[in-house]
Amino acid sequence: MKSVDTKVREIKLFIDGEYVTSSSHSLFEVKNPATQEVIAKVHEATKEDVDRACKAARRAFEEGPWRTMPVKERCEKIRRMAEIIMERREELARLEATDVGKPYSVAFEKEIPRSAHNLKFFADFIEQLGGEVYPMEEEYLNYTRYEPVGVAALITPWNLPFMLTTWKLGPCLAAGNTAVIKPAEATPLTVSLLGEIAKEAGIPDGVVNVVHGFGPNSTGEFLTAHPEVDLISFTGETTTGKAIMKTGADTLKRVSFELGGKAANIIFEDADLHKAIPVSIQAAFLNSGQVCLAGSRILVQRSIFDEFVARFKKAAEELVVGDPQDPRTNMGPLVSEEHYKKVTSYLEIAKQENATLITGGKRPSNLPDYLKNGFYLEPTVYVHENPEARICQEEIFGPVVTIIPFDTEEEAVQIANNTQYGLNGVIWTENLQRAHRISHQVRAGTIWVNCWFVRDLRAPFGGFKKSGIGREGGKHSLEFFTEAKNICIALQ
Ligand SMILES: NC(=O)c1ccc[n+]([C@@H]2O[C@H](COP(=O)([O-])OP(=O)(O)OC[C@H]3O[C@@H](n4cnc5c(N)ncnc54)[C@H](O)[C@@H]3O)[C@@H](O)[C@H]2O)c1
Ligand SMILES: O=C/C=C/C=C(\O)C(=O)O
Repeated sequence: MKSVDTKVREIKLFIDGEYVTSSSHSLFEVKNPATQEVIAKVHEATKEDVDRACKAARRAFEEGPWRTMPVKERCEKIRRMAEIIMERREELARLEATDVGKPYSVAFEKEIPRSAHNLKFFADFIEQLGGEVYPMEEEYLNYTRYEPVGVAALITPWNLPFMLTTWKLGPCLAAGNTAVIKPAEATPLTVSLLGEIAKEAGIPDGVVNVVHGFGPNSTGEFLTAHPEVDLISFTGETTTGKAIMKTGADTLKRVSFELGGKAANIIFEDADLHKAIPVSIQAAFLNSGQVCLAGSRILVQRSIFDEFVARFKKAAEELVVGDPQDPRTNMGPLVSEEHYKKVTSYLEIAKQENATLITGGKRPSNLPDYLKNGFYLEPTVYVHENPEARICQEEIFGPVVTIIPFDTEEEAVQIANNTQYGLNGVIWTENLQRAHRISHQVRAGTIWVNCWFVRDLRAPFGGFKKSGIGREGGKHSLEFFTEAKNICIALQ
């Protein structure tokens, strides 16, 4: 199936249970990154539209019945959303692949089922949660309730739009909050359907609202400044997190931030390269490297350096770069022209920094005619001795990785920690003690040993340093989305 999707969709805002047009009637275009064809015209939410959405969410929160409904009933509705997502799996996967440029197979096999699971997991989790009772003297009963906070702004990026939005929406709703969602302007297609999916699942009007638009001086900023918004869950760039924190400070909003990364993927000389190489290829090039958890700095012990580089190069060159809709495709284009320019600017920086290009660094030469305008870049691998180089420090967020040699464990840890980021790290070794030792020393929120991107939704997920504030996952998400209330009752 070719990426030629001639249908241009009109995407409206979803406010208080219905699709509405922008009050300014201003529409922006969304393109298929594989072809540059326009696939959608999207209503941009004005300040007035954002105000309507926030007030609808406030009404739905205060007046109920969402907040006060028995938890079982609320969770059944959220589970129904998950079922509808699975019923619409093919359509959602097709839209996500067309919008983001990711392989349809990845969207269909992984991201859409994970999105449904995000909702089901938090519904089940909250339903089974017990409370706390503090034994006091006999004449008192002291216990804790976890109550919803209010109206949440959920602001998400373009790399995994549906998966990351449902990852926030699940705990937000299960805890009894209401939401105003703002997906990334580059990829609003799948997330625009969440309001109607919620409605079909029986969730009351006003509980799930979706507004579209840009960040600064647009929908995103209006939302983060809005006095009715109590909490902001944001995933995106570190610099955007700073801007959101400033805007939200005036009204003292609670924030949870999942931000950028530049993970070290450390390959020790005793690593099993049969496993380490294919997984490191995934970690480098999944979703065209547009993954916050990407293993974009590969640290390799010098004794196996040449062998690793040769084998990694061969595996990178075997990846099929092509049409996202084609089942043989491993890697599609980058998401947009703007992002393509950012990523390819690093090819120039790499040249200036005297990095050694191992493979890639240009558009693939064998793309069919209908993809000639797509934002394609070959899987690109550099070697650099200097971990301070910009390509080793800055988040490129594309199919570009740098391999850096090291001699000792201490040096590996020092290079791994020499970054402003701390989202995750990856370690390859067959030595148990070393695996634990290095895991403890790398300053990052998640460490994967001899694997990558293996997720248990109960586990804390988030970043050290400039990679975030707070944690998502299981009870950690619920801590953010609830207010703990202590009740102390005199029994006589
Ligand atoms: N830590 C994680 O879990 C995680 C997951 C995925 C992506 N990311 C990060 O996201 C980035 C890529 O995504 P992106 O380019 O879409 O991020 P981005 O920060 O540019 O945009 C994310 C969202 O924020 C909105 N936004 C931008 N400026 C805003 C403002 N001033 N006020 C309010 N909203 C604003 C955007 O419109 C978009 O919806 C990378 O840095 C990546 O590492 C992190
Ligand atoms: O690009 C970033 C990927 C984030 C993944 C998650 O938030 C997750 O798996 O829960």
